[in-house]
Amino acid sequence: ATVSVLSYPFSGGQPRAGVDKGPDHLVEAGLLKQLQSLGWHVEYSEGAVDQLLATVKSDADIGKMKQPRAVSAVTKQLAADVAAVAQGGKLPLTLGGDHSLAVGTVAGTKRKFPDAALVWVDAHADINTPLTTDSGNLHGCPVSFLLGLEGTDVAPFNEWLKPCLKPEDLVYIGLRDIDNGEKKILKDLGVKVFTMHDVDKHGIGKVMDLVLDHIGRDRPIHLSYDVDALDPTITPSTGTPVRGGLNFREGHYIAEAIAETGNLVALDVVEVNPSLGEDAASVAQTVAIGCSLSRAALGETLL
Ligand SMILES: N/C(=N\O)NCCC[NH3+]
Ligand SMILES: [Mn+2]
Ligand SMILES: [Mn+2]
Ligand SMILES: [Mn+2]
Repeated sequence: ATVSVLSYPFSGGQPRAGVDKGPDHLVEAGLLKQLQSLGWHVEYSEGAVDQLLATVKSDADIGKMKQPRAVSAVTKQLAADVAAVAQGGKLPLTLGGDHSLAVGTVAGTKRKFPDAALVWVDAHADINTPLTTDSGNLHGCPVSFLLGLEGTDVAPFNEWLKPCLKPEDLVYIGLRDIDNGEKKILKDLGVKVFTMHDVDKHGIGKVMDLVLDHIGRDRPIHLSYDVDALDPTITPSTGTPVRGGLNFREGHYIAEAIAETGNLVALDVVEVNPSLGEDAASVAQTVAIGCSLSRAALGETLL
């Protein structure tokens, strides 16, 4: 089986420099060889992010949205890349870069697997709309665009992006920093959410049983993994750290449980920012976990 690693060094969904360096650090840490050691045939490509950004002459805010044209251009291309990989019977592993990339990865997956479930592992819901966002940072909005919520039918996104996700397709794990507007959206849509409270209450084993009960055990799964889902003591080098996150094993158990289904069709590993973190050890630790989470999702087992 082939995994096609798509490096997307993109930071336009948020303001902190460095997250675009995430992919190179993951690759330099040996990710490709590690996946080969698991038995995967590994393809690697680099998204032409610089060239795509060069086509964006100016990028004034649209409403509150920041860098909308950059995010749209990059995610449009990423959607095509992911769809092409999936159509080829391969598994796309998209390395970020910030989480706005998921507009592209999930749209791409849905072109091949319209019934795919989306498992969103994150401290954040990333379901703000252009109307509810405070910051205008689009890495806080990808899920609303995929759902086609009010305010997301805007240029330039509406020139290429079609709503492709249904609320019942979506399940969250690890949430602990949800904006008020997002809480209302989640409630109104009845989205299935396992917050850190639920992880504490049930334990991660039971949570994953409940996740798979919800989405079903015989449908394609797109796993979108924001490394800030883990506690900042575990993955410090990330742009929006939030205390009280998943521990090392909980984070990996999620990936292992999804790998075990045999239904994984796409994986995103995002928000590794090597420019953040108090020292080199913090960066190396965060990058190493980006690699180990990838391996776990792609079938690495402890025994
Ligand atoms: N890491 C982030 N999303 O996953 N930051 C943006 C969301 C803040 N409400
Ligand atoms: Mn995120
Ligand atoms: Mn996050
Ligand atoms: Mn917040």
